[in-house]
Amino acid sequence: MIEVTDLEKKIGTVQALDKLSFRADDGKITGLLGPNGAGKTTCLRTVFGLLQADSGFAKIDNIDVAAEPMRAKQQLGLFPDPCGLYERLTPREYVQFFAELSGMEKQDAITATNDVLEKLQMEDIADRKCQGFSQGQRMKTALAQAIVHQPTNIILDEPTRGLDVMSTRILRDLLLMLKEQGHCVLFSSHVMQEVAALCDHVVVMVSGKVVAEGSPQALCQQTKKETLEEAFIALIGSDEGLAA
Ligand SMILES: Nc1ncnc2c1ncn2[C@@H]1O[C@H](COP(=O)(O)OP(=O)(O)OP(=O)(O)O)[C@@H](O)[C@H]1O
Repeated sequence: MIEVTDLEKKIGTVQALDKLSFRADDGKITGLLGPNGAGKTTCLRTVFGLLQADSGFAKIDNIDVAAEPMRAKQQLGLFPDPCGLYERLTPREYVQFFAELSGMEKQDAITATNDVLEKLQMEDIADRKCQGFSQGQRMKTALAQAIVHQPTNIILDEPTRGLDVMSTRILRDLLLMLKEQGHCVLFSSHVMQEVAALCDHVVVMVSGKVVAEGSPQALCQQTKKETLEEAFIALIGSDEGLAA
């Protein structure tokens, strides 16, 4: 479970997070929606401990990220940019390297790597070099890296940006699989269809604050709109930030 409470973060003169509070539960996919500059990336970076909040707190499975960063991070996987894989390594080598970096003993890292490659059905590409991988294969490798240390919680910042239809579908299926396995999945997106199709809970933020939250259906009901896109526009007062 990921919980942020009254998070405040000022960057330069911008109040990027302004008493931001919400919760993302286990076994659910939670979507962070908001126009450009709403504070989504700042929020996710703070949850991952890459940024320090001015006040308020972020908790991962009830562990305060600021007070116990190492312990909190063990419960958290961050989906990296799939373009940044080490081309000369195979997925098995790459994932095992990150497993050992996370503090696992070599034998445990080998076992965890085997498990995650099996879980993501990657046996066919596990021992090929990443160089030349398709976008979908890169994504699977990136996700394997993010979850090899078996975190309960996974965060992804606009994971489908720049992906083609097939890769988007692969990622969608992977996120649904993680949800079925009881993980807490929190991701930011501008793609309404994706959020409507995937998310159990949607947090709409503007100027660093939550303006509404609930299931896609509840947000449609609240705004008396047919689609999440229309509901989003009604909630933020413009169509800024929607993916074309
Ligand atoms: N390093 C920085 N320097 C200056 N301003 C920053 C920096 N990082 C974030 N900000 C500002 O903080 C606010 C929140 O930015 P953030 O990137 O979190 O928004 P976002 O919701 O992820 O936006 P987008 O959807 O455009 O990616 C914006 O006004 C942004 O300009």
